[in-house]
Amino acid sequence: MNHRYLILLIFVACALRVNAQHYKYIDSTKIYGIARYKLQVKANPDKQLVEIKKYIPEIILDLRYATTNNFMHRRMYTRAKAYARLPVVKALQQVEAELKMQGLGIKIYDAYRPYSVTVNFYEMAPDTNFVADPRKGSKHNRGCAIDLSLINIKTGKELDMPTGFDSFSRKAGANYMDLPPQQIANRELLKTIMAKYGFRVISTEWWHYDFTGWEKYELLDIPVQAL
Ligand SMILES: C[C@@H](N)C(=O)N[C@H](C)C(=O)O
Ligand SMILES: [Zn+2]
Repeated sequence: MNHRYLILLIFVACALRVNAQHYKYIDSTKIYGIARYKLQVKANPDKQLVEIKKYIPEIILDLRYATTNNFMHRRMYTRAKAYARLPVVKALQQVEAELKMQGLGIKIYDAYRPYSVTVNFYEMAPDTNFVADPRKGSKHNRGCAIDLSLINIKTGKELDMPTGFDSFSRKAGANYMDLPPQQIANRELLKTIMAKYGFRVISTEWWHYDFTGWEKYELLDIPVQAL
């Protein structure tokens, strides 16, 4: 190999290393940035992160991490837009259509969340019952988890649920029973309809649902404003 070619090769390799983001808790190759995400979407359009409101215009957004009204007490996103992978949003569309027949709707607290935000959460509140372990990443980072609640379409008000969003308490448990019957009924209604369309609640948070098949979607670290 000629010398000039070798030097050029070393230079390109160094430049790539400098540009590559390093992560503290996980092998950095497991986290996809915008360039690798775009290549994936070209090969498989189902990997697209789509804006939920565009597919479900009636949906109510209460994106707490785009405000200071959250457990971090600071804005974690600079844009108040909710995204998720295309099949996740199509399933949510079906949930919404069925709820509508009962006079109910969906309010979203969070959806796709960049991996770096999960790291920030964990460093502030390292309790993996309530915040994903950054060594594994969150289903939110895969665009496959939704934090949500039910609303009454007529009043626009949230149904009475066991706790508020991100109440990191035992009462927030998806099977906690020491509650008024109406709160249990509302939580169970959400669970039943979400399960019907492929979403599973996690045991510690009644508002957090993972989409079946999340394993097929990589962990992403793309800021919401770059989508
Ligand atoms: C932080 C909370 N809203 C949440 O989403 N927790 C789960 C466990 C997660 O971080 O994936
Ligand atoms: Zn969640």
